[in-house]
Amino acid sequence: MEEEKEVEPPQQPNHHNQDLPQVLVLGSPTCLQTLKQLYSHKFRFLIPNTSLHSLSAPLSSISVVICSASFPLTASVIGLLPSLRLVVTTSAGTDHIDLNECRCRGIQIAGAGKFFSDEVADMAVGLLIDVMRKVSAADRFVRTSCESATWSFPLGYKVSGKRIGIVGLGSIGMEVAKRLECFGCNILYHSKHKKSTVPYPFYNNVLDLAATSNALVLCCALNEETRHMVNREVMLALGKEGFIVNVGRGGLIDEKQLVKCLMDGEIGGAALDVFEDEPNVPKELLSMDNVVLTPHCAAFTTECIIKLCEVVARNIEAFLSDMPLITQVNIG
Ligand SMILES: O=CC(=O)O
Repeated sequence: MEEEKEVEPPQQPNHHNQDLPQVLVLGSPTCLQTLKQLYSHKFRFLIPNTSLHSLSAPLSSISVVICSASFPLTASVIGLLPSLRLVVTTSAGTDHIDLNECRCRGIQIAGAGKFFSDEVADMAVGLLIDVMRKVSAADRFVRTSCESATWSFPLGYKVSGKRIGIVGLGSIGMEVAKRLECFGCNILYHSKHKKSTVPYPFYNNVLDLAATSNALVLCCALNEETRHMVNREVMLALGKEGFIVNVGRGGLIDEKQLVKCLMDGEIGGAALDVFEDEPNVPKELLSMDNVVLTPHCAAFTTECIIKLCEVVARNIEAFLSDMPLITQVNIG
């Protein structure tokens, strides 16, 4: 993941850190360094070293938590925090949070909302081009064969004009569609509901979508309905010259079956930013040239980090002054 740039700290009033509202930080949000630089004059960030019990403040005093997508905010963690009232996740996805427990406890959740949609869509298109045109594989080839007498590199597949099945036509999926329309691609989609406002053909299941698409781009949230929605049958329907791009969550794909299909040449290739058991990646994938792997970094760019910190801080400030959150996640 990209190193964060040094940010000039703002002029800080001379607060006693102990007097500031406490904010517990769980996981290691990509924006943490910047958050501390920009907002340590407003909040007292509590960052556990190893266990939650290593904190300098009692757990019972904590009402606000910031967490990253990689931190499982389970019912048992939530149970350690009896005063918890607000969770701010630095991700758009909320599958790492026990939403039911939050609902029962009346804990509000704020997320990154649509904030990353451009970034993730850019990355999805980049990954699609990479896996179909073998960009990363070609890069590796040149680095190892630049002194060969001749170059002979296998052909990739054309992206322009292809039929692209988008799974999840929310704000990220729409941005992917917009970009790929400019490539002359035919956009098809599967979503929880058909959208009356879009011109693209709707498929009410992923299997039919896969059967008619050259590539699937997974942009949807992970939940009990979408877990393993891309199973072996879907991969076989996509076929030997079909590709999968996943910028959603690893659990959307049955990863074991994906490895098997790739090993048996049942699908053309896959470009994955997310995995079922991050940061573990099935080792079989590491040596495959028709697979592109990135470390769950699609959402983050140099440009978005400061803005993301602003969103986090504004949500906490809104909560502390009893105002509506600015990017509230509706959990019913
Ligand atoms: O994965 C990142 C996010 O959910 O924003």
